[in-house]
Amino acid sequence: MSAGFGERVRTALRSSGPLCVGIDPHAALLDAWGLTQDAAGVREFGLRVVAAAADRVAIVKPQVSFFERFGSAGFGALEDVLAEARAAGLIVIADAKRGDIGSTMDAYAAAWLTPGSPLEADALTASPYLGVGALDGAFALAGQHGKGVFVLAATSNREAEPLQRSRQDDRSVAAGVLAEVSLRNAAAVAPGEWGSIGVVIGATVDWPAAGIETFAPSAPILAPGFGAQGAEPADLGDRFGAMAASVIASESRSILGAGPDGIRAAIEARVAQYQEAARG
Ligand SMILES: O=c1ccn([C@@H]2O[C@H](COP(=O)(O)O)[C@@H](O)[C@H]2O)c(=O)[nH]1
Repeated sequence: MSAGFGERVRTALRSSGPLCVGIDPHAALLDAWGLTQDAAGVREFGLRVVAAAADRVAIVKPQVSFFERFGSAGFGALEDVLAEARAAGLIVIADAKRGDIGSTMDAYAAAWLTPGSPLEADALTASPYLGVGALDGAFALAGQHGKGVFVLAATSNREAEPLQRSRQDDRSVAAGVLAEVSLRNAAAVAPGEWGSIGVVIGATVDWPAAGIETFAPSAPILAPGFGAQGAEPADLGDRFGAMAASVIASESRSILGAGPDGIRAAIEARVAQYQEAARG
């Protein structure tokens, strides 16, 4: 039987390091890259980022919203980018932040996590605001197909703090999400293996303030917040401590801002900085 998503990510992090290149075709970046503000523009942008990322990193994270703004043509462009990235051997995390009641969530999961689906990715980001249990169908589908789900727990944006740090049953909401995810992973994999339900913890997050200082997952942590939002490769050890080896360090604007001619060098430089940081 092939390895589950969690174990695939673990292998990828060991061999290629933590950097995940975000594919975020912001309007300003399309202009800077000399591309058009339409579906053809985001398609070309995405394909160029995939070409630059392939063989330099193991994981990419397309931000769905920037494709969605061009409607069905934008989704068509995203389909091409997802297919190209997966064909290049990259692990593709679709950052769509889906979340709904169980049956509706199942349909979102089917769209992103079913082999052969037009929008097939390797993993999907999901919001637990309707309850972690509402995501159970998505977890089950992901497990069935060797895919993953990343559940938002402590996100990188400041606006999330009042909600995610609020307390119930003597723990923060973020800690509750992490605990529910950990229970499900522990039930799904053998001891020592990484589960396929990852979590999102921003690299900007103060763990004690978020009430998550005792969290020790056996699953990948998707960590946006490196680069443009302020965290640096050298901060990885301090911010994630014993969990540093579980971190997928996501960066978008800090790399994409190098432009089409500079992106390869920017990725290589950043990969080297993460290697340097890991050596201490
Ligand atoms: O907590 C979160 C969850 C997701 N994101 C997304 O990651 C990228 C960050 O882009 P940068 O340019 O590297 O800041 C973007 O797609 C966000 O929607 C996040 O920032 N924080």
